[in-house]
Amino acid sequence: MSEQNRESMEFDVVIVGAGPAGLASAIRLKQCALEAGSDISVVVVEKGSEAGAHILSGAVIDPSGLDRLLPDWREDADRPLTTEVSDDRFYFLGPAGSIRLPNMLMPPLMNNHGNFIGSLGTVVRYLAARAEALGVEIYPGFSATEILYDETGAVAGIATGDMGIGRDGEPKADFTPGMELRAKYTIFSEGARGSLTKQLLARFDLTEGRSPQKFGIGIKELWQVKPDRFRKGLVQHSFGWPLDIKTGGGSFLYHFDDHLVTVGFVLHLDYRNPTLSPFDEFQRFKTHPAIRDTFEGGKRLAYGARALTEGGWQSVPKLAFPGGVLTGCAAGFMNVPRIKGSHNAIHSGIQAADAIHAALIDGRANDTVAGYDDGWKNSPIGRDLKPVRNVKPLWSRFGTMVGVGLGGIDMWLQTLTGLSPFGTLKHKKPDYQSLKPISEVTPIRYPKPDGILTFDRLSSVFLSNTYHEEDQPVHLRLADPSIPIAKNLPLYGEPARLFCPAGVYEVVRDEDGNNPRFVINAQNCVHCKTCDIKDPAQNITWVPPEGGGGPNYPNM
Ligand SMILES: Cc1cc2nc3c(=O)[nH]c(=O)nc-3n(C[C@H](O)[C@H](O)[C@H](O)COP(=O)(O)OP(=O)(O)OC[C@H]3O[C@@H](n4cnc5c(N)ncnc54)[C@H](O)[C@@H]3O)c2cc1C
Ligand code: SF4
Repeated sequence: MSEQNRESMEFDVVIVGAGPAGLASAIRLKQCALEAGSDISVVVVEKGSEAGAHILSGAVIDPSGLDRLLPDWREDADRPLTTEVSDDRFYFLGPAGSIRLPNMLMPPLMNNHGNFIGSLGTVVRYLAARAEALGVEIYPGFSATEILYDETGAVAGIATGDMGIGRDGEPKADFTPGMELRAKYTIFSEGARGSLTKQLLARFDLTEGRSPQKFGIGIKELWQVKPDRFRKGLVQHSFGWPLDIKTGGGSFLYHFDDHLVTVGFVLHLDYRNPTLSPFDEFQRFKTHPAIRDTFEGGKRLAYGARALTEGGWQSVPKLAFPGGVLTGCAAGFMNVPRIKGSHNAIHSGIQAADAIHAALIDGRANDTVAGYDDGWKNSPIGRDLKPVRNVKPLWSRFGTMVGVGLGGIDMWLQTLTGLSPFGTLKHKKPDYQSLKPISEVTPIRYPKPDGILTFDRLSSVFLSNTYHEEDQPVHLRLADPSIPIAKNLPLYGEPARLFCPAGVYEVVRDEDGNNPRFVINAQNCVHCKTCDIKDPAQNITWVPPEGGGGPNYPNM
């Protein structure tokens, strides 16, 4: 469709993504306008079918962001978080046993008391309702697919994707063109590995002088467990088995609300063995003797996966550029050892909104809001991320046993003295460069799922309620369609088959085992973004499919 045929609308601020970061900005802008007696038009576009549909997190939530944004939330009858952490445990798992680390060994910043266990999807739905009550317009079911630039090269808004294009690229009978949402300022709050954010990082060279961003994949299930297995308020983390000591990652298990248990596994995407499958490591983790009892007689309710940023302090890009800013996990504000980012997402949403409101009051538009960019290091976000900045590099350099120990000592030293003997360690290389050729590794074999405690990918994706209109262009774009079979298969065994947690990628062959072909089952995609990050040839680009497609998580 030609750009001239698109409808265009003007706003003061357009926000891409109704996650905690985007909604915090929307709420804060309206609060600022109310205080100043002005009016600001704010619109949020969200690719999920509703706010919260694509949100997947742990979640143990540090309430500092919510307290700052909505000081009254704890008194609200509809408050989205009700289970306070009452017991906080950390384990090292071996193949047959476990060792509990004494809480007194843990640096104070790792303490979870005062935090809440819940669903970030539920928090986001609550924030969306509060935003709408303040007059924010939220457009769910609309993917932002294109960045609009003005004649000076500044960001001038976004365009939503066309609807009703067939797989062959031709308009169908129900074709509806996308819309241009033009703005004085555009806030990009797409979460980890945002598709438009990726373009902005390159166009404005926002990562210059920073360490490469690091990522993990988090895979999660929600279970309802038997009353005698339920310990409301229990938070349990582990590292070690089933991963070897050179592969980074760990588990989380949270008991909350009405006999609900969240169980999940985060695997650092700098793993080396191309035969590793994050999905199967997670399934295997649940069979550990210290873990499996929790789920006996229970029912698995939901499944999903999402990438998270792990680069932290030294990977945060430049946040502001002409006409726009990055917030939340699009900016990489995740605290990896705490496995928490939602509080910083809200803090950054607030700080971006304050800077943009000041610019609007000054009558400015489409310029660089510098206050936000300079401010984060001396804000709650910087104070949260700085003391943990060496944990991930130490883990990557020294492996689980030594790296986790050194990371703990470093966090203690920084708590007590504010200094680190390591200074600020850099991340060495992007995650897609870490795979070894398949000829140099011992292939990992995984047990078959039992369908009771452990499952296969397809029955799992079913529980994510994922739906995509099938007759649309494939949203996993291959720059060179020959690479999966010609290069990735002989060199790595085509690792996309294994790192995708939704069974999107397959290598199929004729009955005699010859003629391998790469198949993309795009309709299964849960929008985790792992393929865009980990493909060793950087040949796969995730682009937003038709708005409203993807998972429909009720409370993840
Ligand atoms: C497995 C896992 C466990 C975690 N555990 C915790 C925890 O216990 N505690 C904690 O605090 N944090 C945790 N986190 C991190 C936390 O979830 C993130 O820090 C937080 O979600 C970041 O918020 P955000 O608003 O930046 O991005 P997101 O929450 O990712 O939200 C982004 C939103 O933007 C939408 N979007 C993206 N691109 C587009 C587009 N182009 N057009 C339209 N819409 C778009 C998405 O659909 C989504 O709704 C965890 C993360 C994972 C993956
Ligand atoms: S296709 Fe890519 S983004 Fe979609 S679920 Fe698989 S790895 Fe995640």
